[in-house]
This record gives sequence, structure tokens and C-alpha cells, in this order.
Amino acid sequence: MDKIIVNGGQTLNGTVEVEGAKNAALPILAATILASKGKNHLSNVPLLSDIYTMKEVLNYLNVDISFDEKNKEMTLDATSELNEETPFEYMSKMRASIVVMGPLLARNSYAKVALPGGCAIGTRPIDLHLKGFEAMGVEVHIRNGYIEASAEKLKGAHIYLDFPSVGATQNIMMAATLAEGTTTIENVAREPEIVDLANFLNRMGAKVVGAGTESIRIEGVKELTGTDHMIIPDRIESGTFMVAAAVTKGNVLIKNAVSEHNKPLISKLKEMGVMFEEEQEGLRVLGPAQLLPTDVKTMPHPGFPTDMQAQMTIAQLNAKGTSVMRETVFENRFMHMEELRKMNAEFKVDGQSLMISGGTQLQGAEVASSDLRASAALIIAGLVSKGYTRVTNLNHLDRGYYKFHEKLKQLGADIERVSEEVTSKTTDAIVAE
Ligand SMILES: CC(=O)N[C@H]1[C@@H](OP(=O)(O)OP(=O)(O)OC[C@H]2O[C@@H](n3ccc(=O)[nH]c3=O)[C@H](O)[C@@H]2O)O[C@H](CO)[C@@H](O)[C@@H]1O
Ligand SMILES: C=C(OP(=O)(O)O)C(=O)O
Repeated sequence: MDKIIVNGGQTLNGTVEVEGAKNAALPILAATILASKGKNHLSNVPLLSDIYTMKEVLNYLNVDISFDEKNKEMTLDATSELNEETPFEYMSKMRASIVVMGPLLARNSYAKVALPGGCAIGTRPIDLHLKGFEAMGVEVHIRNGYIEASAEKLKGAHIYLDFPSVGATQNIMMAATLAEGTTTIENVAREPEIVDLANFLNRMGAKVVGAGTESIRIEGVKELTGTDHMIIPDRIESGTFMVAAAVTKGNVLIKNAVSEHNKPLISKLKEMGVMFEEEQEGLRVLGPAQLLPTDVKTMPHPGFPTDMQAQMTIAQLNAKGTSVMRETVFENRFMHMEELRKMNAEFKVDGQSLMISGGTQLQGAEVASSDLRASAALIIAGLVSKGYTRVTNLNHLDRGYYKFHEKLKQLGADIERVSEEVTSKTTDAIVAE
């Protein structure tokens, strides 16, 4: 397995460009299934392993795809008859494959999808997705690890979500685009990725209003037609570089960063002493000589994003004094903390809260990432640690960050990625240099 080796202590300086948002691209790729006429052309598609998994799922469903990786553009043709089943092999690779269910139901009134199950960060049930479909007249059966869903014809409904789930909002919204009548979904997720999906659906001819607010209204239409769409920039990748710049006392211009999408993070970093300057090309982040402690609670948007929680704990560990981190979205998202203990991090876990005693010098160690954002957090910890940090299990990192180590290297980090062909003897030689 590949490893990233970081020698801590460098200040990050320069310009970094962020990719299209993984969490916007995945549901938008699934939504291309809805176009029974014309082709969809997507730009700013990030070259991430999750995107390749979604491409495989869509290929399996009989969507014809060409991917111009150099220009990050994808053309998708879903006009042929679609396959209706998504097998376990894809669902086990990536939970987000569940968002093909809404579009398949909308197109064919039938879908058979393997149950996604939980993952490292939590149990992640899909009851809200299924309740939404049932309200639209869909019969749902769970058998032998598969969800089989069918209806005569999907019908508009009034749906209230017990929790503003991102995936449930997306799945129900997509199912409703071709349903008979009007669907209203209340207490929906308001993330920028929901707005991007709604904009894409409307470009295809859907009638979706209210995305970005607490309720969304979808008037069903007869058919949708392929269109052009550019994926929004990745606010979590931007946020990750904001934290990296903040902890290294850096001066980094994040090209394409959309401040509006990162308000809760920017507000917390400002409280810690980080300065921001809006520039024509993006957002400049200036790390202070010493970070101040702060308390953070993760919440659905527009609250502090859970996908920035792990990275933010590194800023808190670097701030002199006590900080608190409360995770309210996922029940098991502190796994990076036990790895950080190996690096001299001082903290206590109290249920869903962390009491972080910041200001102690972190020490390099061999650490393993447990999930996507944990991997980014451990690498950022390596940037401010004394000596060498080796981060393993990079398959998680590759799900959501494109050339992360190269981007950091360009900003001045002393960082290498060594492939599995490189023997541990060579790895030791890099560390000994
Ligand atoms: C591909 C993608 O966009 N992933 C994001 C999406 O995941 P995802 O769409 O899976 O996240 P949700 O918003 O659905 O989940 C939030 C919480 O609701 C619970 N829940 C969800 C659905 C349901 O039917 N029942 C239920 O109980 C989940 O277990 C979790 O505790 O939003 C999360 C919350 O911002 C982010 O961390 C993920 O990066
Ligand atoms: C948790 C994440 O993704 P997913 O929902 O695909 O697991 C993430 O992007 O941080």
C-alpha cells in the first residue's frame, strides 16, 4: 500500500487550485440517468476514485460515458434502455451509489439496489430515503441484502424529513422530477451540493424550487433532456487547505474557493486568529503566529460541516489552551484522534465530545487513516509535527482528494508519496535523509 511521508515544520506559501466537488458530482452523475433524450456534458469533474466508481455503476446500468480526463469533462448518454439493478460490489465500494435509486425509480418505476450498510464513521441508515419513496407510492421490499422498489407510477407527495439528510433530500428530489403531480419536501438538507443538483435538474427541464431553503417543491414533468453543467468547487477541499495554511502560519491563495459555501468554517478560523482576503482569483488565507482555542459543534448546513471536523481538530490541537469539538452528525467520527495520540496529541473523549488540550508539540509517527477526512487530518498533523509522519491506508484519501501531496508540495511542504513497489528499506532511506 502507498504511504505519504511528511517531514513537519514547513510554512505553506503560494497558490493552490481546488477541484470540482465530489459530493456535488456524485448525485449529478446519478441524475444523468433521468435524461431520456439528449446527452449530458459535465465539466469540472474531479478525478477521484469515487467518481470512477460512480462511472462504473452508470456503465453497468447501461449509460454510455466518455471521460475526457485531461479536461475533466464527461459526456453521458442515458437514452438506451436502462439496467435496473445495482449490485453489492459497487454499493460496498461506495455508499453514495444509493443515489442512483431515485433516478432509476423516476425513469422506470423500478429499482433493485444492494443495501449500502454502514461505514467507518457510522451506521448510516437509509430509512429516510425509503420513507420518502413510499410516500410517493413506491412499494419497498428488503430481501437477501437488496432493496427492491417498484410502483405503478410515482406520485407527488408531501414529505417531512425527520433529519435534513443530504442523500435522502437528493434521492427524493430526483425521484420527484418525473413523478405525477407536485412533491413538497420539508426539513430538507440545504448544502451547496443540493443547490448544485437542483440547478442541474432544472437545466434538464425539471421544475425544482426552494433548494438551499428548508423546503423544496418539485413539479413533476414528462421527460428530461441532457444539458451542460459545470460542477461547483469543492468546499471541503478548500476548507482542508484553509486549515493547512492556518496551522503552518502560511500564506495561501485558494483559487476557486467560494467563501459563501464555507461561512461556518471561515467564521471559526477567524475566531482562532486566521485572516482572510478576498481576491479576484479566490480566497487568501493567512495563518497567525499563534492560533487561539475555539469550541466547535458539527451541524447540518449552514452549521459547521462534519466533513471538516477531523481537519479542524488539528487546528484546535495547535491552538494554545482548551478547545471543544462536538460531533452531532455521525456517531463514530473521532477515529483519527486515537492515531493522533501516537503523535503526542492531548485530549479526552466524552461521548460525542472531545476536550482538546492544545499547544503541545506534535511528534511524527506511523499512523493509519480510517476514513477520507481522517486521512487529510493526519497529513495536516504531519505538517506541524516534529520529524517524520507516515500516513497509510491512502485508499481513503484518494476517494476525495486529487494529488493532495503534490498540491501541498507545491506550497512548500516536505512531503512524498511512496508506492507499494518501493521497499520499506527505501522508505527508511527517505526518512533518514
Ligand atoms: C456523498 C455525500 O454527499 N456524502 C455526504 C453526505 O452523506 P449522506 O448523504 O450519507 O449523509 P446524511 O445527511 O444522509 O446523514 C446525516 C445523518 O443522518 C443519518 N441518516 C441519514 C439518512 C437516513 O435515511 N437516515 C438517517 O438516520 C445518518 O446516519 C447520519 O447520522 O452528507 C454528510 C453530512 O453532511 C457528509 O458527511 C457526506 O460527506
Ligand atoms: C463522508 C464523506 O463521504 P461519503 O458520504 O461518500 O462517505 C466525505 O466526503 O467526507
